[in-house]
Amino acid sequence: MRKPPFYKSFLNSISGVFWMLKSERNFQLEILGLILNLFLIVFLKLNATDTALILIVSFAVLSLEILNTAAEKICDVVQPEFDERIKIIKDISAGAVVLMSFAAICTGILVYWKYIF
Ligand SMILES: Nc1ncnc2c1ncn2[C@@H]1O[C@H](COP(=O)(O)OP(=O)(O)OP(=O)(O)O)[C@@H](O)[C@H]1O
Repeated sequence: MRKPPFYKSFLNSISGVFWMLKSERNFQLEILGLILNLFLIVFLKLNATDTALILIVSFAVLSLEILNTAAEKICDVVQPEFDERIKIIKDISAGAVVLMSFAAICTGILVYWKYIF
């Protein structure tokens, strides 16, 4: 198959993000979290380093959510019936999102703490 031009690959990836926004509730909630963080970054006048930290952890959660959904979709194609191996794959994939979300919450507390108190 011929490789699509760069702009086409880019448009495909953007349409993937829009699909997540339209279809996945967890992703919608995480986007709300990002919007709240953007508001706090401006309102509390975070410095460049703290802003970068908050943006990195927020986008890391969103990116892992996308990879988790991709793993779930592959599993559903490969094995639509109940399968103990699929359960493990889906559970560990979801575990990655939970771990990064925990790291993001800890980072948020550590960063915002000094601006609020
Ligand atoms: N084919 C299957 N075989 C075994 N267990 C499954 C299967 N499909 C789903 N599960 C179990 O149900 C859970 C939820 O899977 P589902 O595909 O519904 O994802 P989801 O509700 O979109 O989850 P998430 O909130 O992580 O995105 C999995 O973590 C797994 O434990």
